[in-house]
Amino acid sequence: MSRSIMDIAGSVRALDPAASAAAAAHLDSLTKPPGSLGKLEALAVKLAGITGEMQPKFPGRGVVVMAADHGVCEEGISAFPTEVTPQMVLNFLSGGAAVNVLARQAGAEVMCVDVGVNAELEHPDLISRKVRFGTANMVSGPAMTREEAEAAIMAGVEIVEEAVSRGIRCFVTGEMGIGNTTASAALMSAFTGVSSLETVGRGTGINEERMRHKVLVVERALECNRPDPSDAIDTLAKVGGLEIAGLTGVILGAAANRCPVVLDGFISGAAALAAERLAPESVNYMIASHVSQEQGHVHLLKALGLEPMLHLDMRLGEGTGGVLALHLVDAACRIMTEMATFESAGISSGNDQAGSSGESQI
Ligand SMILES: Cc1cc2ncn([C@H]3O[C@H](COP(=O)(O)O)[C@@H](O)[C@H]3O)c2cc1C
Ligand SMILES: O=C(O)c1cccnc1
Repeated sequence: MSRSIMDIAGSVRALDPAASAAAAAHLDSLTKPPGSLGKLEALAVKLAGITGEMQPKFPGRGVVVMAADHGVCEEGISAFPTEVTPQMVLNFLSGGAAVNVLARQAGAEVMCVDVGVNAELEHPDLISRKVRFGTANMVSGPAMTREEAEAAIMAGVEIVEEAVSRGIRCFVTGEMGIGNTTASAALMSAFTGVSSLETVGRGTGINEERMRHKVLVVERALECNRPDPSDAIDTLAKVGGLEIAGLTGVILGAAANRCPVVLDGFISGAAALAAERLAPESVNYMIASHVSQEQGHVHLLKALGLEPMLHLDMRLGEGTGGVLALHLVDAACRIMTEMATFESAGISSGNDQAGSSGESQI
């Protein structure tokens, strides 16, 4: 591990217990039965612990869409061809992708990053941090070198640091990379020991036969590379992807800067597993937006100990579920600042205190 990634990981602190306790006490003083806002209350408490402020606000928010290609696509594991990755990057840049629409609605800036697309891309709004032109095919060797994985992680950290300097204090993870549900399944199997039968899903919509093939491809990649799960960078380099490593950096960078990071779907979850290995405390800064239809996602979130907020049967990626959950972040913040207390509204409080803000987990 390079010194700088170790520094970033080491700088992730525990949540602020005083701010969390103050938020929980405030929630219990508001005009509602204690705990009755469920996960919104857990979210408000978490946001307070993350920021150290009982009533945080996030006027600046950004979704970092990391894009890269995957050599393993040679094995025929996606329903779509690899040229869709650069084509979609241009779609993000012209504002026409699903994530652009949902980000506009949520007031979030889309930061589109080329960390490893297998094409020359130029656009004034593209953040160019290309480490290499796509990964190598992981069934016959490592997807990338350790140095390349480190460079991708650092790109994510630095993009967050630059955004924080512009006032963005809430991040969403997004990605684009044809073939990346295969790399994510391999990472999840490597980190958790869960069989590829359970971590492989339909991705862009492959049929049963191709699913069976995809399971074998993941098994071959793990067999050939034997990643060391106690070494997250080794694992990312051998069976991961450049955009996934980039998102690991985004998560670490957000946590190190005491900013919440809203996780999108399965691919973001694979990046989160790597971040958790590098900095166990970083998981406290993560908010699981939704549970994707990709079959491994629900187990992945369990492995992280996170409860998703939304169940919308989505399976797109890009950060779409993440930006949708920003509306819930805003809701939690407004509850904390705008609701009346029993005292201020002159409402009688109950005497049976069975509930509390600690009832729900997120
Ligand atoms: C047009 C289009 C837009 C997308 N936006 C996100 N993905 C999603 O699908 C890809 C992963 O699925 P697989 O591993 O099966 O290739 C990723 O790019 C992911 O972000 C898309 C996929 C397509 C086709
Ligand atoms: O969960 C996701 O993020 C996902 C699932 C399928 C395809 N692309 C993304």
